Amino acid sequence: QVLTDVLEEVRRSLHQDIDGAHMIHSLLNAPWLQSLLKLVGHVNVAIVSMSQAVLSAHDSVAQKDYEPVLPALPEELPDDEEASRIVCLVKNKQPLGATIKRNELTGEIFVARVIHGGLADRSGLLHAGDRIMEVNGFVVDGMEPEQVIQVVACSQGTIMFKVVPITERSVHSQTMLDPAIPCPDAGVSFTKGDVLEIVDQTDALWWQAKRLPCSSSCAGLVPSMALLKRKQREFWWSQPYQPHACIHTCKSGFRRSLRLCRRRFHSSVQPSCQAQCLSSYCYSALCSPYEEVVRYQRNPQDSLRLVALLGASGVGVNELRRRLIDMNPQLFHGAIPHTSRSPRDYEEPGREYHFVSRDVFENMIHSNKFLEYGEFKGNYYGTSSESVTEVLNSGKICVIDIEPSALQAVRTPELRAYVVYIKPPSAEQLRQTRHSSQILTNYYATRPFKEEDFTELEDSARKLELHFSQFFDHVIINEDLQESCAQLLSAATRAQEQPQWVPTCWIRPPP
Ligand SMILES: Nc1ncnc2c1ncn2[C@@H]1O[C@H](COP(=O)(O)OP(=O)(O)OP(=O)(O)O)[C@@H](O)[C@H]1O
Repeated sequence: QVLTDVLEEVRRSLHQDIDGAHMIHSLLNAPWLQSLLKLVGHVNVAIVSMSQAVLSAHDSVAQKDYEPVLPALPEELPDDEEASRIVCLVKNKQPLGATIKRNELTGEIFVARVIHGGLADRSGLLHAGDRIMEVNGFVVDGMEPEQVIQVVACSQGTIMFKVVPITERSVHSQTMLDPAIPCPDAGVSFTKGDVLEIVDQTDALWWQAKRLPCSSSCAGLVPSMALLKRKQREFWWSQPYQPHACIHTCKSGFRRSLRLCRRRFHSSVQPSCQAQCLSSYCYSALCSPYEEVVRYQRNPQDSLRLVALLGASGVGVNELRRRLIDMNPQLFHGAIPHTSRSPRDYEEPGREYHFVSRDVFENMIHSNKFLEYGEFKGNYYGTSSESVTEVLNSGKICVIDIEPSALQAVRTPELRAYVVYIKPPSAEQLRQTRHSSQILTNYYATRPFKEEDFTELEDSARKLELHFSQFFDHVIINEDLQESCAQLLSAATRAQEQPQWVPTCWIRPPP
């Protein structure tokens, strides 16, 4: 009687063109529902679809007085009969939002996980660990999980599951040992530097996450930290042993001005071979495949953030830094480096350099005072973190150029570096814009760019991006100098004024 009345109400909704009425009408007329209602016993029926039609049907029907007429429960239920539940989901063109697996020992098909925000999750009716007995009337016993998925994928409108609900819902119930993605369709594609909102970490190998910014309420699968570390280890061990990997890196290097020790007033120095070794740096960077981040808005009373420029040698890092400081010396300043060499006639201590003895410099090295340091023609040169803080404490934005090896040293709670990557423009634009520019050579002289300079620059830029793009807060394509300078100015000020993603440990130091 209830069904007849509901059907009648929905039929009337059809004429009023109420959204979803057609769907509800066909749903209620479905043969499986008719046969199901005959079976109503120790079975729960859940219909998941909120539409105006069903609501209005509900409202009208609810006003009538019904006595539920349920068939009497059988006198004796067989002992081995497990309490099953019928779950009906209305697909609405969305995927199910759950992955299905087979227990290799028992052969049972079960829900491996429920995707956060997906159809199954929102229904609240399917849970990880629920054993699936039937899908749309097909007994799944003996079927491959792929075949079950096929049945689900092919079903139009409504999917009916007969499940044995999991009794003890443990957080480990979803844990699989198979590192292959359980459902490729549910994977979230992301790349280094993307921000993911992790919404579920119960599975040891596959977390659920949304890539930000995200408009969908539905999460997807991403490899867990443990799985990524495992893959990294496997990759690491699969690489041929390279005892002299750092020699190669030092030769090619990234920045000519660093290889040359320092240039004009502000440049940094050649980092030591050990510090510059890309492979050793990569290893430490790779130790943590994910970095926990928070949105950080600098308080006006907090010190200013360091702006660290990174780019392949010759791309224009020094040029941009110099122009930025020259344009606005009240706001921007470079850090004064230290050196162990004696001052020249025109140099004043603390203006071009902080002049210190070799012993003092070595002491500073051992006390980890330098962001970068190196030796050139028997003299040490280095940029200390203190000289950066000095500028920041004076109320100016400190702008320095760094090698990748200094990334870790500047990404600290004290300096909170905002890393700007200076990227070369397209091959054609690079050659066109630099046709009358001078490059600084390894012999500290300048000459016009040659083709080999361009190819080396492009190669270095590719390597930098490949290994370190996750640390770039902002990227400037240095095509037109003036335009790049304007972009740098706005990025450097934005870093101080607008909220940015920063490592959580900068804000909340680990306990
Ligand atoms: N957008 C540009 N258009 C034309 N010339 C440019 C542009 N950017 C930089 N240059 C010129 O390219 C040359 C190299 O730039 P710069 O010295 O800043 O390189 P760098 O990245 O600091 O590398 P290095 O550390 O090896 O000196 C300079 O002569 C500079 O004026």
